[in-house]
Amino acid sequence: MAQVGATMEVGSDGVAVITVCNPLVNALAIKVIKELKEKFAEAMRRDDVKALVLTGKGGRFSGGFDINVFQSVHKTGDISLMPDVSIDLVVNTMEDAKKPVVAAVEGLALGGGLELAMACHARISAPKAQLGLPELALGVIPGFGGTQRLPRLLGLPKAVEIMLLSKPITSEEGEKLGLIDAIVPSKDLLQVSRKWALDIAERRRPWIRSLHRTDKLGSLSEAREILKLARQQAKQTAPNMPQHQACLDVIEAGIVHGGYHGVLEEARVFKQLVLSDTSRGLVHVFFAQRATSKVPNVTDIGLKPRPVKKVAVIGGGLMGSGIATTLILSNIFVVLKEINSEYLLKGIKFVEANVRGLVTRKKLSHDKAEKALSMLKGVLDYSEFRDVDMVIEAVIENVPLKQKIFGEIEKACPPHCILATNTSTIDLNVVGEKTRSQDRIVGAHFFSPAHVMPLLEIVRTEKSSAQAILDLMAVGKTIKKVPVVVGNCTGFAVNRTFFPYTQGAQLLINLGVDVFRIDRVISNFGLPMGPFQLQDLAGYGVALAVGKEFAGAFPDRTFRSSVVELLIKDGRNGKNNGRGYYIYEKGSKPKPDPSVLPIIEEARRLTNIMPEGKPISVTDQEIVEMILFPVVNEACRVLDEGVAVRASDLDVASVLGMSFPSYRGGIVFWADTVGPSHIYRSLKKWSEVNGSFYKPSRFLEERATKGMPLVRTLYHFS
Ligand SMILES: C[C@H](O)CC(=O)SCCNC(=O)CCNC(=O)[C@H](O)C(C)(C)COP(=O)(O)OP(=O)(O)OC[C@H]1O[C@@H](n2cnc3c(N)ncnc32)[C@H](O)[C@@H]1OP(=O)(O)O
Repeated sequence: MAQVGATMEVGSDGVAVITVCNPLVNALAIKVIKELKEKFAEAMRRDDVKALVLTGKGGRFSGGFDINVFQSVHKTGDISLMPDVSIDLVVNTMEDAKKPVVAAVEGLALGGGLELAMACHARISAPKAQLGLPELALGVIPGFGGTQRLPRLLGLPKAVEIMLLSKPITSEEGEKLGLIDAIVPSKDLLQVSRKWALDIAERRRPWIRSLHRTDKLGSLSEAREILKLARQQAKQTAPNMPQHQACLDVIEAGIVHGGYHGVLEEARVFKQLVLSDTSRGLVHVFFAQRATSKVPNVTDIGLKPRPVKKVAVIGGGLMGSGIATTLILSNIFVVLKEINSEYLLKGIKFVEANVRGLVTRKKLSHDKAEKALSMLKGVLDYSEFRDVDMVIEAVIENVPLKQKIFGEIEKACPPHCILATNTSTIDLNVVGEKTRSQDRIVGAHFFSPAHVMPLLEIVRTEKSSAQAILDLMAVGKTIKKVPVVVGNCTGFAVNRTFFPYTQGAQLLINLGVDVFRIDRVISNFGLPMGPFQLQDLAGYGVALAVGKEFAGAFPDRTFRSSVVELLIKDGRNGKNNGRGYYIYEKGSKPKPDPSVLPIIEEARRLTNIMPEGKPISVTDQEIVEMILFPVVNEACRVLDEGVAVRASDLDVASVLGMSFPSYRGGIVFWADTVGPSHIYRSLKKWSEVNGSFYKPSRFLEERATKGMPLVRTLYHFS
């Protein structure tokens, strides 16, 4: 185990090189910070030290303050666990030191890491280092002076953008903007930095304290205008989170009253935000996401992923073409198979449109787009399948069709080839029933649009081999998805957990609640759109097919409503044909369609569940609860049956697959915030009036009655 802390070496040139050591990313743990203070104090005392260089071990400067400390604060509520860094170490010991300090940056300098670098008197970087202040993504603001020094080093507009979007820049951009003084090859980094530090000590280069600079701040009125605009944007993009507005307020305080005042104000606000629910939720998601890469009996048994270079995708519809897009963008050769040339051409056009769309949105260069498209080949038969490493079937949700395809690919592909299905609902044992390849049949469930949504739900059956799962996890990482491994059942973890989401919303409209109010309330809660707009987007064909699977698997808790059939009868197919609950016109936002209301009235007449024929009266909070508590209830069943490895996997899956607000920590974490016993009592009350759709699960009842949380449970596949 490598040593965690800080080391110092003094060279014969009189330069002390202080190195942060904490694998894997040199996080600034409490011990590291303590040792940094000691080393700096020693270097300042020693007569043989003329100048200092600060760097990180193993090619990475620092990934920032140790996020584990936030978690300890969240668990204990003890804010005194946060060390005093921004004044004691950063201002007094480093920036105001009597000897110059140069940061030698490599790999990454994020959060507190970049903040230490900005307190140095110059920054030299290796090429392609990532520089950023991503603290807002953890529900806090930069806390080691970053809100003050970044605007002073590279101007307000860019600094605000970097902080508000939590998006890093490269060292090359940093050099252009003035954050980095020079870029040098990695091998020369230390040598150039030492020389630079001595040059400052001997006054051959300027000795610059970032906090004292004002030249890039512009006038007060200009600054206020930029901050006003940023506040308006943050209101739109981060409506339920406090840290964005707080960050802008702290920046302004420093501009109005001076950098040192800004640092003090930053420290005060930072401490408040660490304790916020938003920070608790986001920090939970950070660690939960990293935990997904540890899968019992897969990643801990000494297996190595096999290379996957060529993949066949069957079906060029919306999902198949999205999957093909995401693979070719990561340099994986794809054969896209369709049943006739008309469909094949359509599929290829979809892929081209996906790739060119990224170029238009400036997310991909023209050259990279052409390179990606050259990795795609359309086919109409299985001859190209003889040397593929993986097949991903993405045809319509039709059991006999999938069974036929798996029978065929079992024969057409080499024995090592992984046979994956993108089904969102159908039991994998049913899909592979007619084959003898159960050990290599897995689920690769992408979320639409597959080239955009970050989640890859990997489904394993009792027979899937650990090697096949590991290979698919590796492919998931290569294509920049977050793979979450789950067990096999109807709907798997994500769609199964969320099937009561649409159903709960349908039940509410049948009880007389306004459809557009439901969507508004759910959007205000933090989902990007409400359940009805989501249904418009997914299309009603999917809703019916998936609804049928769930009704078959879980008849006791399926709410049957004829709304979707009535919408189809009325010629509506959601966004696909521009008419659903909303009207869709090119270039404008979806508009609620009042002409859908008589259709809903008709459905209400048919279900006839309004008490005494009158609409129920509910608050906005009750709407949220009546839709999301059944989701929590199903999540409990998923956990109880061991479909998810750990509760926090469901949190990650809900955030990345269903866009559940990350600042609420994911569905299970949120449920624990609300309280399992409140959820249990509410479901019990509603089930007495409205039937078994709301019936609390055994797991929830047990947790609620024992006063236990739902999260923090590690499960193993049976
Ligand atoms: C006061 C200050 O202003 C406050 C702060 O500095 S808050 C921290 C700001 N920094 C960040 O938000 C960066 C967070 N980290 C990341 O984004 C990514 O880990 C990274 C880009 C640095 C590296 O990504 P990648 O190479 O894919 O590795 P990744 O798997 O994410 O991380 C490797 C390990 O380091 C850990 N780690 C990464 N950053 C960490 C941090 N700042 N603190 C503690 N642990 C950290 C991860 O949890 C993971 O641990 P594990 O192996 O036990 O699961």
